Amino acid sequence: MLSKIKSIFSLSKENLETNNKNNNQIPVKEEEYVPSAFEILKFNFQFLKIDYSSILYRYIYYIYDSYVRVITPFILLEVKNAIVENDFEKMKYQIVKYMLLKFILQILCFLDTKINYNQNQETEQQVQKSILENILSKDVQFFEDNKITQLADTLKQGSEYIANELSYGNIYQKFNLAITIISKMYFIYYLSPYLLINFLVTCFLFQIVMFLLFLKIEKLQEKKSKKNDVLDFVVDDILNNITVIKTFGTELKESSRIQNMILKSEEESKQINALQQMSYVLRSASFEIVNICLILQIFFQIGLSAPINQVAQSITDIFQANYYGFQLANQIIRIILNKPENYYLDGKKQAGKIMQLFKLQSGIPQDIYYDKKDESQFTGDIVFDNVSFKYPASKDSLAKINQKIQQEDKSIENNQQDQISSKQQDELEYSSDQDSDLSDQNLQKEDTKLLELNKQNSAFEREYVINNLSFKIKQGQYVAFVGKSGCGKSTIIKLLQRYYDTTSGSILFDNQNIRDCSIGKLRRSVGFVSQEPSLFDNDIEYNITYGSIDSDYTDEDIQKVCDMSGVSEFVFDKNRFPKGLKTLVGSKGMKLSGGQKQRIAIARALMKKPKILILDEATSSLDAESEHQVQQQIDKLAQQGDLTLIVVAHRLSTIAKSDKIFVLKHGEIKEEGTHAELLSKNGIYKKLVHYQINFQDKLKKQI
Ligand SMILES: Nc1ncnc2c1ncn2[C@@H]1O[C@H](COP(=O)(O)OP(=O)(O)OP(=O)(O)O)[C@@H](O)[C@H]1O
Repeated sequence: MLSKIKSIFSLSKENLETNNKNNNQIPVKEEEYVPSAFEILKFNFQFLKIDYSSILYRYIYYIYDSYVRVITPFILLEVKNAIVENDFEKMKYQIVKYMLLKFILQILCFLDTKINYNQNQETEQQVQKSILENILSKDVQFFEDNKITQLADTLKQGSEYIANELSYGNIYQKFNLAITIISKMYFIYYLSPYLLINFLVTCFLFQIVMFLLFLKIEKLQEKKSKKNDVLDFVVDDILNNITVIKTFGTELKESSRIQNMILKSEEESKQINALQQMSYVLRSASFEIVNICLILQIFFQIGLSAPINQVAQSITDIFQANYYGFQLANQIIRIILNKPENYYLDGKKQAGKIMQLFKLQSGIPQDIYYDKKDESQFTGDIVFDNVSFKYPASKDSLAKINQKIQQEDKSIENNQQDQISSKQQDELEYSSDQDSDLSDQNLQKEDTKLLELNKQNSAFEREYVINNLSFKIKQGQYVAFVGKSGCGKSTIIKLLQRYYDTTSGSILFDNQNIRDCSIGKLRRSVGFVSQEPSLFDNDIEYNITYGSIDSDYTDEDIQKVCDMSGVSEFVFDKNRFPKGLKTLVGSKGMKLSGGQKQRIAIARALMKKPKILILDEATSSLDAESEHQVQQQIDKLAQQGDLTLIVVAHRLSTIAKSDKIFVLKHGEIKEEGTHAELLSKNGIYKKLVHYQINFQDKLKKQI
């Protein structure tokens, strides 16, 4: 347990490395993590930056403030006594003393606010950096399981939450609360021990009632937050598919879907609201309840049979004697009961999310702290040794969970309707107490069902996508993978870059198992262009030079890769791109055509000067002429001999010049050889080539 907690509290480079080394297994998303208050406290404190001079200042301020708080009621009592005794000098002395104490306190308080603000800012930045590094250190599987928008929320809200929790002001508020309560209780005791007992009993009873209410609210909040997560997911999905929605004219359908989901989560909101109202009423009634308790205490003291004028006199006496203490008691009750459930729930929810993020270890060690001095790369000798792979069991999508929640809701509604009609039949048999028991049981049943549902959905097994695959690629070779859609080509590329680990078998780079190598070296060695390249919302130059460490490039380097990738063709056209390389590409490169994006992505990969270049249908969005030009450049690169070129292509004309072609089917290599060798085999490859030739012939005839 201790080591578990320790691992949560550290994200230094060393810890990250050791954690990762010991933890090569696939990450499985855990159930919602509910940390204890102690864990939260310890977790938060790892971000606390210690600055001894400000701590010293603060302690002086806190001690002084506490002293003023303790002494104030006594000074005021002295003032009151001085007024009663008509001692003007004594009163003047006490008032001056009081004002002086308060004046010094105000100056200290001003300085304290300033220090607190600076410290808060610093902590927030540090926490943000830490959370971001933690998120970035996760592997690909993590990002498939988690929505980016939710991670962004955690980053923002989490850092604010921790910074706020750690602010000295906040720590002091709690410290201050304790001092205030203790000093006021002492003062009440000083006035009347009976009053203190009365106060403690009332407080205790209040706490029990509020705690029960609070537990109920917490349960409902959790349910509501699950539904809200699903809602976020669906809204996100809808916005990402806005063009599809416009095309199919399904705006109203989607809007009513969201409306229904909002209505569903409103049910919990209503119940929460009602309970919160109840706790609010109880809280405001606290004053009256203390009042009643006090009167009861008076009756106890003087006896119930006492004449009414004696009772009235006693009430007046006790009220007069206890008035100050009585007010203090009420103040304390208000402080203690000041919406603890809100503080507790929000805090716990936030802390749980962030701690879970830190707790979830990366399945594959992600070396985000590249050693900038080490620029070594693999040479490009690659071996797949009997590799089999299935995608890791992952959390089912929230959309699926949502569907099941809806089914569950329907069956619960039906159950409730059944119960209502059966209730109507024998109305008088149930008392109101039994009714609430019943609805409690329903809620519990519903929760258990939801839990079971989540467990069922927590993981589902997948099929093997790659089966006992073995092949060798030599340094400087130009190889291609072909095969029908879904046969596993892109999966091989993902395994090569170690986005996932093999389920069995091994992948060797320069005779070293990639599991034993630095992921930094591996990623440094590989340049990759995917089918749908994504660009940063910045200018073209930024995107092309993205992978170059520390701006270590010249204008000639950029010009060279632009020429090779075909970027020069459009980017230096002053009419269409007056700002040239400084043209902004827009979010996800939306201001560019698919072909332009692909060419920029090729330039970006080449700029990195990798030893291994992987093109996964990298020219698929280019027109025939541009594809031919880029292909010529790729062929030239391949001929240079020091670059290992791995290409996935559907258009077989693009790979005719490759040294070796692997033909895949259901994750297995069915044929391998050069274009000419494969054609002579009369197998799958020849069929594929024929399909494409026939298709092109037909096109030509139509023209
Ligand atoms: N992230 C993933 N999680 C689960 N299954 C996946 C994932 N990515 C791909 N698959 C599955 O793995 C199989 C192989 O997919 P892969 O993308 O490797 O095929 P491909 O040959 O590259 O297809 P295409 O030519 O259409 O790009 C498919 O059945 C696909 O559904």
